[in-house]
Amino acid sequence: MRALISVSDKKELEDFAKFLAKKGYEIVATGGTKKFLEEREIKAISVEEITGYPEILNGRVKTLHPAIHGAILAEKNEDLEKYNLKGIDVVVVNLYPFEKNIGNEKDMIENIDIGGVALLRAAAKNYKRVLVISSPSQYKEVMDAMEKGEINEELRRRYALEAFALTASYDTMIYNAFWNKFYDGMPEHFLYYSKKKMELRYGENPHQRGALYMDGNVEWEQLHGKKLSFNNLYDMDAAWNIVMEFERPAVAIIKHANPCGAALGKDIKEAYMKALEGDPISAYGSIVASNKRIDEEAAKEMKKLFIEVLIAPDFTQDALEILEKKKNIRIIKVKKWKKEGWNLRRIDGGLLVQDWDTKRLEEAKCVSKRLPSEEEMRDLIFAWSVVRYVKSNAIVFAKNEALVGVGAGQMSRVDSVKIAAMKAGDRAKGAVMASDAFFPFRDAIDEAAKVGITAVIQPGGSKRDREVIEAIDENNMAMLFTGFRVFRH
Ligand SMILES: NC(=O)c1ncn([C@@H]2O[C@H](COP(=O)(O)O)[C@@H](O)[C@H]2O)c1NC=O
Repeated sequence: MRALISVSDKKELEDFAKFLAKKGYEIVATGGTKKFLEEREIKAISVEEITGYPEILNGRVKTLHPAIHGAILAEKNEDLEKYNLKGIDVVVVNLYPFEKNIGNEKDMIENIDIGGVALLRAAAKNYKRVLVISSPSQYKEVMDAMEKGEINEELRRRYALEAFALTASYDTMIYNAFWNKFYDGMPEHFLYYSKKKMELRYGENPHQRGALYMDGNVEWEQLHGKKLSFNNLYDMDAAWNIVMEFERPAVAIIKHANPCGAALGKDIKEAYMKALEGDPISAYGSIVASNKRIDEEAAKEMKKLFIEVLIAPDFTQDALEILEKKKNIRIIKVKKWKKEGWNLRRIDGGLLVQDWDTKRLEEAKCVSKRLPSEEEMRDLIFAWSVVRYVKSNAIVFAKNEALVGVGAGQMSRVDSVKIAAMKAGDRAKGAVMASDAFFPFRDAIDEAAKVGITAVIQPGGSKRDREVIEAIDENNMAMLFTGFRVFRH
């Protein structure tokens, strides 16, 4: 029995190679791997001893030889005999660390693995006979299976698929790195790699299958509670994105991907109480996010509400003890959250690909006769930071850095204003209003004035801006134009 080992990442190799040797495998290794093994007193023969040809071009060609690939790809003993080859039964390969060398063109080129990819693909193709091991994380399972004599076709096939997934992700990384280095526009080919994090009980509805795939930019850990659902995960994303808008303690409460509450406070307890007041009825069964560690005081309040998911960067031990008494709450601790790559939306037959919307308000133009007061200004900025997370047509009313009314996902903007007004009730008096896009008519302003809104923030840019500004001035309101819209469909 022969095992070919050619690895860049030599993590955990010593024990594994010793195990293979003990099991009677004759080890064949490429230069660096052979040296590593011999330093640890593990016998290995060089590739050159089989091919009769040295490694050349600084390692660009090591294993690319018919005597190696024939020994992997031959299906039957007769074929091996015909070409006087000794079959290779196990192939252990991991690739040049391209990901650690992105930046300098020369390093990038040198770190494109050719021979390793060919070995992986050859061994994976011939999985009926050959076992391909493409990651140190597989060593343990293989050793256990070998001990039990269970290296069967199912395991070889599963490992072959892992090898194909690795080569596919490797080429995806290479393409994207070179594209980003040399070109500015949208990539000609859209290549994306992600790995299944978990199967979900079902998708958006119980008759749809579902799973979560992740690409490495975000990491979190579930500390408590039932399995997350498809809709939980979607809402969790919206909730976390809102609180990440703020430096100061912030809490967002989400239902069906829209905030029904969001607020800033001197601490998380205060932010939570203010957010909850936004729409206490809708908050039942919500997804709650906090941008700061959740402490005992906040946890005591949160415990009173039925929360589906609570997501935060951390929790004190006391807070966890309080919250974990509730069986149904899912508690998520965020470890890493990077917005990289592209924002994707699936449509039939393709993908809509766009930048993440990272544009933030740097300056706004006052277009009304009256300037906003200091409090109005503070609330306008708060409202603008939140309205981008409400489905279009989006209107939010805010007071004292808290949402008091939201109109989401309506086909007409004035209807969104009416819904926000209905939700806010008396609290609309003295509140401000944010709109995710311009007002096509003055009707929305007239509606807002009627319920006591005193200031407005919106992109501007409508053909009828003049009429809209007239409505503002007639009602002694203040209005800021941001100059850009923040649609969310
Ligand atoms: N060119 C080749 O024939 C070739 N064969 C195997 N490799 C790679 O060489 C690495 C191991 O090299 P070494 O044993 O010399 O440290 C592995 O990551 C393997 O994927 C090769 N190098 C890259 O293309």
